Amino acid sequence: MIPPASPRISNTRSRGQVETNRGATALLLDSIKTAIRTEPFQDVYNVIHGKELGSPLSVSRGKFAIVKRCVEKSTGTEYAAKFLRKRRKGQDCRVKVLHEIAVLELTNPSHRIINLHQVYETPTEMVLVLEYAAGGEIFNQCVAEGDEAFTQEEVKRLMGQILEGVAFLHRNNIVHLDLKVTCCAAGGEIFNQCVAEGDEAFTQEEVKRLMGQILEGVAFLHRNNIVHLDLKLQNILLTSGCPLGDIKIVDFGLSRRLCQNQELREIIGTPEYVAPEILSFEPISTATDMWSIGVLAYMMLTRTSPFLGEDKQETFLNISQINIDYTEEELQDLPASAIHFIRSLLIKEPKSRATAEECLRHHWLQEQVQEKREEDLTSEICQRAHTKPASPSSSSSLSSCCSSSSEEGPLVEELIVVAAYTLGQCRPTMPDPETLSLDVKAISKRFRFEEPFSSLQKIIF
Ligand SMILES: Nc1ncnc2c1ncn2[C@@H]1O[C@H](COP(=O)(O)OP(=O)(O)OP(=O)(O)O)[C@@H](O)[C@H]1O
Repeated sequence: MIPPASPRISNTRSRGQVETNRGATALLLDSIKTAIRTEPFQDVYNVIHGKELGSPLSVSRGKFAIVKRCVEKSTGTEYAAKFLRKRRKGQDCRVKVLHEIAVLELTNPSHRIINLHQVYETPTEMVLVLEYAAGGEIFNQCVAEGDEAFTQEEVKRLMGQILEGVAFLHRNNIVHLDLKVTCCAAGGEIFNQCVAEGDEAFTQEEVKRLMGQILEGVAFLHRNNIVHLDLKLQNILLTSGCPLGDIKIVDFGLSRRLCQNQELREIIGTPEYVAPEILSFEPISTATDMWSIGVLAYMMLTRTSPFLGEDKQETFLNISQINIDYTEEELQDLPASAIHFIRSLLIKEPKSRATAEECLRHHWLQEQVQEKREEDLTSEICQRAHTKPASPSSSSSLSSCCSSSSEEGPLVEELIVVAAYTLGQCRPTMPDPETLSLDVKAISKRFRFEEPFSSLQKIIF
């Protein structure tokens, strides 16, 4: 995946050092209607203390914003409070927060975009009180077990208990001979946590439904000349996790307004998702978001990151050279229409990329109804024959939120590999080391999501 260094990239570097940031003119500030309250936030809301909202796998949290769950005292309604620092790196950034508020006001009519409830201000912070998306980030479904994986302390405690049991067997001259995660925990505790990844992965039907909703939100933004510029798994939330809810797009901190007759060039985004024109400091357009939609679709379908390299430099090279291999193993099980959808977005030339509206009409998303009918028919036939439905998507759909530990087949392989990764103690029972290393690589690849970068200096190679 490492292409040779290209002159295009060195051009980017030299051009990038000349700070030509016209972003300020693209901020939306004119018409903030929301009252900015100054009474103490805690008088009106109970902040739920403990872990802040957001994926524990992301390293980017806690810099300028913290998001916490809170409850409005008068109504008992839950909200997400985003606490944003006004001063960042010695600069007054209040205006950036006002921009975020203005965008949220503008997007209020779209039910695919998170709703702004109230705004508070203290001498140091601004607090955006947002509709609470209880299902968390779709990131969690795509990279999975972060939250659910054991801490080292938990591994030690559980391993101690396992050893107590095994020692008891051995004292009684019994060898188990088939110790694996499914056998270790009473009540399936270990099993459930280790396979969380498998169970929580989206089915293709779910990806299609959620992608349709993401596109509705993005189309709304684009119709209003707003580009999000940080579309990523962590910024697509779900109203509920089980049953799988609807999507809400969040985080308009990097969003910009596109002005007619004025070019917007900036170096912003999150490395794995940025479009080639960002790296080459060429004009930003709605097509810049569409590139990120292509990356999102790839990730949601395969749970791997298409351009991720060993470091940022390699990631940027992969992007600028569109270094993507459509013969990759993880793409082989996808329908041709899904690949076509991704291909219509991961195109270097922004003008050639499909728009949000075109994507909404793409045959991959349209197929849904027909496929669903076929699935229903299959399961009806299976039911009539008193057998388990054979359709892979219908069975995985069932497993997506409520599966038990009784499943068999390919899941076991996944389980063993995940266990080997998580616990570092288990040994896989299947003999093929080549398959194993491939899978482990795929999993570790999924963990490496990087922080956003907001200034030019950070991408200088
Ligand atoms: N309305 C919400 N409901 C539930 N969780 C939320 C909500 N808003 C934000 N979060 C959680 O907090 C995280 C951080 O929020 P947001 O992206 O708006 O802040 P940020 O500081 O700009 O983050 P980043 O630096 O990752 O871009 C989100 O990825 C999400 O997990």
